[in-house]
Amino acid sequence: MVQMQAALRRRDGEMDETIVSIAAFMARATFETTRLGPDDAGALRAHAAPGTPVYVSALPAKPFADQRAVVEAVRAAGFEPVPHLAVRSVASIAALSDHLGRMVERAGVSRVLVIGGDRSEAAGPFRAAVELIESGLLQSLGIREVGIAGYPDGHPRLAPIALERALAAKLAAAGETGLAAHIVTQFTVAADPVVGWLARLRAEGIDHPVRVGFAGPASVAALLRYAKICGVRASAQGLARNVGLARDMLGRAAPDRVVRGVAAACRRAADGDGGFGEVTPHLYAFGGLAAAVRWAAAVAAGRIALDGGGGFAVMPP
Ligand SMILES: NC(=O)C1=CN([C@@H]2O[C@H](COP(=O)(O)OP(=O)(O)OC[C@H]3O[C@@H](n4cnc5c(N)ncnc54)[C@H](O)[C@@H]3O)[C@@H](O)[C@H]2O)C=CC1
Ligand SMILES: Nc1nc(=O)c2c([nH]1)NC[C@@H]1CN(c3ccc(C(=O)N[C@@H](CCC(=O)O)C(=O)O)cc3)CN21
Repeated sequence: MVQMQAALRRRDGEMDETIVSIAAFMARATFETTRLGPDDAGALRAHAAPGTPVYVSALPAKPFADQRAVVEAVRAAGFEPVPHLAVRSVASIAALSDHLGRMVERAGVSRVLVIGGDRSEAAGPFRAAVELIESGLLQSLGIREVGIAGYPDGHPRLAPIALERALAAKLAAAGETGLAAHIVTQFTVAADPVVGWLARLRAEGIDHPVRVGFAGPASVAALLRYAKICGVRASAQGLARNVGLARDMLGRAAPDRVVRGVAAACRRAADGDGGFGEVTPHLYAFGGLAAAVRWAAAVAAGRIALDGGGGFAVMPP
């Protein structure tokens, strides 16, 4: 970090504080993917620090074994796999113990993201994430930390008060059963709601680390499709505005505006009263993990040009 700041200072004559703070923010990025192809593993090895957490999502239609294969590949590439456990998809305690036990044993998994998941009904014993956290099963299998979901933009089927209660209940259950906990947010396309949500969270005394979800570079069409799948409010127009589509003739959209907005707010908060504590970026790799990793690495190296629309463009190497 210090070295990078010095390099930026030399390059520009004077240090651009905004670029340095965006770069410092992105340097701590974590990632999420559904798969790990050779290009993805290569990009991670070339650009990400060894041990960087790579979350592996759990889609309702996919067998557990598919997720295990990706989890093992992430570990084999030298990174920390953090599997999603969608509790509504769990058919039985035995099935979950088998699945998770193998990931602990073969891939050294010690952290998981526990979520309800997208099934409208539970397939087995768990209806909500808190039920698995308080069951003690995770701890007995060797898990020491859980991630739980946060929703800065709200949720299509859950009222804000229900989300707030669920978050508090999960953090309390983790604390009471000896699990460390962090929050991973659903991806968003605008900074203001995230910043407001962070401020409220901290004001309530919730000081757990927060990984703020951003949709990694992808085509606008793909982003709209994923926003729909994930229940994220995003119109084509809103996306174009927020990701600066006007600048990108290839129709690719990067989360530069929302990243810049959140990084700036974290910095303002740190300069003011107390700050937001640990807040780091989490990139959902909808356009492929390799592209997300390369984009994050360029940003973390300060290889960006700020634009007048509140975002930035990554410069060619
Ligand atoms: N943020 C993320 O990264 C991911 C989010 N999801 C979303 O997670 C939602 C719920 O998961 P959590 O936030 O962990 O909630 P949770 O498991 O902590 O549950 C909170 C409350 O919502 C209810 N609930 C849980 N899943 C539901 C569903 N699919 N439909 C209707 N009610 C549900 C629970 O019964 C409980 O009352 C799912 O609806 C899905 O959209 C799924 C995968 C990843
Ligand atoms: N409601 C919700 N459900 C989720 O599963 C979810 C979120 N939100 N928010 C953040 C991430 C993003 N997630 C997703 C959702 C869908 C695909 C998906 O459908 N991907 C591929 C298929 C991948 C494969 O088969 O390997 C696709 O073709 O669309 C990926 C990640 C998982 N997470």
